[in-house]
Amino acid sequence: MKSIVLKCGGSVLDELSPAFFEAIHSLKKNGYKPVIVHGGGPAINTMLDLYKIDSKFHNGLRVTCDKTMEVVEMVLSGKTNRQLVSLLAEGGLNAIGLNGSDGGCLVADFINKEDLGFVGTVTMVNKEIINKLIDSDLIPVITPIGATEDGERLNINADYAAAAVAKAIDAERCIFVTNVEGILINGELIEETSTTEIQEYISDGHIYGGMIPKVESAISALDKGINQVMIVSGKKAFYQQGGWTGTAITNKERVK
Ligand SMILES: Nc1ncnc2c1ncn2[C@@H]1O[C@H](COP(=O)(O)OP(=O)(O)O)[C@@H](O)[C@H]1O
Ligand SMILES: CC(=O)N[C@@H](CCC(=O)OP(=O)(O)O)C(=O)O
Repeated sequence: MKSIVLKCGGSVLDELSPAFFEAIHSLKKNGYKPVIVHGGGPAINTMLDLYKIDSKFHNGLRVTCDKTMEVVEMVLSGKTNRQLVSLLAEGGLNAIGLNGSDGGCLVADFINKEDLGFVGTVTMVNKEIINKLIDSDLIPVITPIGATEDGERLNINADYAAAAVAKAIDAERCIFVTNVEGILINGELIEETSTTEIQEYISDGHIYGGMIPKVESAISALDKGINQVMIVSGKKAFYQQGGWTGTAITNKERVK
């Protein structure tokens, strides 16, 4: 079975173009079974502002106290997941919301409780649930909240969650859909780059902020044998007539 994981970033949820939904239809026509993992960082920030709770980040991860966790769950499960499932339905795609903390979908463990609070890393994925849904021609839309073995719920960065899901279901591709066309260096789209080059771009500051968890997740997906990892825009036609637009990340050294 050819499965494909699409991580849909919070940065682009409000701006998804018709081409995004067309791309998913084309992927299905070409035999791919899509699985979506969504983010929602900007919507969480807005709600935290309303509740007058500070947004704090540490190495790109949200420092999550108990109050912040309540807001994270409310926004991710109650708003962004619902929004994306509805948009997919309007686009003629049969999607089903799946909370990562339900049914052992995303089993997680604390990364560093002292520094980050309720933030987790995925230790196990219930691939049976995901595979059953895609076998029934449904598109699972997974919220990046995990649960520990003791049932404590943890906030997971959506890029890392997507890479973990892709590895667990042995996806052929893992595509990070965001609000830029791909990796831009001095304003220009890089169509292909290698893991080594990416380390250089991070060191010299060309890749920063929210792009860092994305490229780190991309590298970890490649290391675990995912064939193709890309960063693409949800505002443009990233997949048309079998061709892709965006940045492909490979393990191969590029001949410059
Ligand atoms: N080299 C780069 N090329 C493109 N975008 C970059 C780069 N470095 C940092 N970014 C930033 O990363 C953002 C995407 O990450 P993020 O805002 O976390 O999106 P998402 O919510 O989709 O995960 C871009 O909008 C841009 O501001
Ligand atoms: C631990 C951590 O940082 N979790 C993220 C989860 C949402 C997310 O990753 O959303 P984007 O993909 O839109 O950035 C957060 O709280 O913002």
